[in-house]
Amino acid sequence: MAVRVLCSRQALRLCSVLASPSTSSSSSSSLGLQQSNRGLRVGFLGAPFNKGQRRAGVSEGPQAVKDTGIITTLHDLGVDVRDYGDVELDNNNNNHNNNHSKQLTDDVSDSLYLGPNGERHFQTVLTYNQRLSSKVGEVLKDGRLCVTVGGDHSIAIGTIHGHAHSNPEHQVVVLWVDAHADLNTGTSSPSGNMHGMPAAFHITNLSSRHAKLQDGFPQASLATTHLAYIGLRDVDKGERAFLDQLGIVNYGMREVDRLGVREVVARCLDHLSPSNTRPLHVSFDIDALDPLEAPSTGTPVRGGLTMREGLVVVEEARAGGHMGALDLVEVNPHLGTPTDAAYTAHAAKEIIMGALVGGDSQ
Ligand SMILES: NC(=[NH2+])NCCC[C@H](N)C(=O)O
Ligand SMILES: [Mn+2]
Ligand SMILES: [Mn+2]
Repeated sequence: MAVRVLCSRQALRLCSVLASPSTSSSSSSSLGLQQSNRGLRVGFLGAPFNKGQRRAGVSEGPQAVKDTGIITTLHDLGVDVRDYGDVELDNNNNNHNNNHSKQLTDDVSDSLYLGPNGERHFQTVLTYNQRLSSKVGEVLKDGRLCVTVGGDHSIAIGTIHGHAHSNPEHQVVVLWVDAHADLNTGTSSPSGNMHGMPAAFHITNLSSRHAKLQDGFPQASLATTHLAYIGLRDVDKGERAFLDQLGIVNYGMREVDRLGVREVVARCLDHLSPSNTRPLHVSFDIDALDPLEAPSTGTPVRGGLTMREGLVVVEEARAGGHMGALDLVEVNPHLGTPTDAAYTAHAAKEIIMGALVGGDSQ
């Protein structure tokens, strides 16, 4: 059984941030990698959105991750990568109201519209995600694997919707890597924060419990067998009831300890796509990693995945050969020290690199 080694990483962290170059240049040893990555086409999308939770700074996540030099690194490895820029918050959408909602003054001094079941920034979150969904569809239509960097996890309402609905002839399946299940409805949520709800919007059996936009967005696309979790360790009561009642496959940290992460991913992938033909969406919340690996995030929970375990998850998901989209969310560079922020952004870079080019990239 794997022994969890997470001690004295503080010192290592500083060294590794200082030592890692912000861009990598081609060297002769990378020529083989350039060959093997040729043909991989990637679209990079920023989703600087923070209305799914209450802590300022998570909208700086996409820039912090880009500042690691990830796009240059991918390019140098032979990946055909295109930067599609950010999907910005459209301020006009902030001022919409609906009949059910109650206007309050928000803690960040913009308007807060509660959804019918107390969902904070209900209208803003859903209208933003509707635009994000179309943008994800555009990237996929260009024949590129869509990498969306958040932003808070409510952006998975749009990314999964965009992926699922641009692939109507194939069933998209979702691997959710997170300390949290993000499976609340407005009614079950203890916080009203919509970053704790995105998965529930996509499950057909739960979607009737969710309020929608007037045009029906977001339309759910996943049966309960089309979603699986790795890394859970902070699950709300209502979420646990949904997981149990609906039989959604979920591997918490206890199972990772008991079975080993490799076995856990293999089981998830086999469950989601038994004949390995379905397009895979990986939604990776950086808080799946232990806070020692990724301290700058809004809802850290101790006892998480090591970097190596996180990499095994995405490397194995990549090895299946059908990953169509990846989300990397909840990097908040305003939290912790500047060193914490840089360390967390580099953790995000490594996870994205692992998902795109596997283990031989560094
Ligand atoms: N994407 C996240 N970090 N989600 C944290 C969710 C926390 C809690 N379960 C809630 O519903 O508020
Ligand atoms: Mn989380
Ligand atoms: Mn999450």
